[in-house]
Amino acid sequence: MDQPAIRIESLEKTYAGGKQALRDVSLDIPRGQIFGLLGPNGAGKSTLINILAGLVVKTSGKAMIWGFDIDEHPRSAKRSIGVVPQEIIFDPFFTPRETLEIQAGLYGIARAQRQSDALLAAMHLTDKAHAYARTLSGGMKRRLLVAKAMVHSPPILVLDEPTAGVDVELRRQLWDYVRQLHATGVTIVLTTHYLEEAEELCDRIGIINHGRIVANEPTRELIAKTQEKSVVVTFDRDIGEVPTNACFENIELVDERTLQIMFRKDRVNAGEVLAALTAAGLGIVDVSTRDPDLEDVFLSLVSADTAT
Ligand SMILES: Nc1ncnc2c1ncn2[C@@H]1O[C@H](COP(=O)(O)OP(=O)(O)OP(=O)(O)O)[C@@H](O)[C@H]1O
Repeated sequence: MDQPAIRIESLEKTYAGGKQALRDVSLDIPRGQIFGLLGPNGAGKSTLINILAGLVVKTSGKAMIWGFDIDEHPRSAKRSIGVVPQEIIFDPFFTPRETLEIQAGLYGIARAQRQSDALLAAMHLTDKAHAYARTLSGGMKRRLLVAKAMVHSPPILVLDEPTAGVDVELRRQLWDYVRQLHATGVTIVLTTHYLEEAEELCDRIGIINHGRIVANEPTRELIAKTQEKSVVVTFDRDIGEVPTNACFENIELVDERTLQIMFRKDRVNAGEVLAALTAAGLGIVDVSTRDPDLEDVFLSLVSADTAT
């Protein structure tokens, strides 16, 4: 079987001040996927990514990038990954084209093989090719960072919170580009706070909390794991007393004629919930159900982990 794009084994990181940012993290990211790494603020996402990028030194454990151990083959590991950092950093006195040429030079890419113009075009920056980087808008700077991460055509592109604070239009453009890259076979790893984005974009999701991996599964399976489902029911008359039943996990009045009932789909089905309402003497006129989404899964995993 193919090696995973990234393999992490028992990775630990304790910062100089004593903060333990990663605890026994083991994780495989399969090739050819869009993998989302989610977690609350301070969970350890950037630490993990910065170790892979060679920017933070791990305390112990192993990491392999495209089959190359970051300790034994650091250069090959580094060549296999492009990282778009969270912070926008580059020399404001270079133009976007110069920035890409310099980066390509650092990777020892011969002039004839450089693809600065194609990358600028892909990121819609052609007309800014010769402008000073300091004159670019925030969104353009971010696109330039993506282009910079791709100069050496790595098989893996890692984006750390690329759409934080970015407007909707630019976010859409960035994801279009990420999808295009993915379609050409590039493995994508991204961290995001936007659960909807992860749900829409990622094949697989890892959740990290307090430096520990608490989930790592295909997105659909992860979402299917949440057992709580809700049904909103409208009745033909005002509800006097809110009914009770053992199969309701929770019941709330939405308005005088509408109730929202939470139930566990591993214990009962919506039909049984409705039957319990009818038995309470209420006439049903409308019903809608809502399936759990990633936010529900995320909150339940993170709060369960915090409780232990
Ligand atoms: N250089 C550092 N020195 C000491 N502690 C650090 C350092 N960098 C990060 N930390 C701490 O390590 C923990 C993990 O931080 P990290 O930045 O990896 O989290 P994160 O999940 O990326 O959070 P965010 O989403 O807010 O960026 C935090 O408690 C943070 O304060």
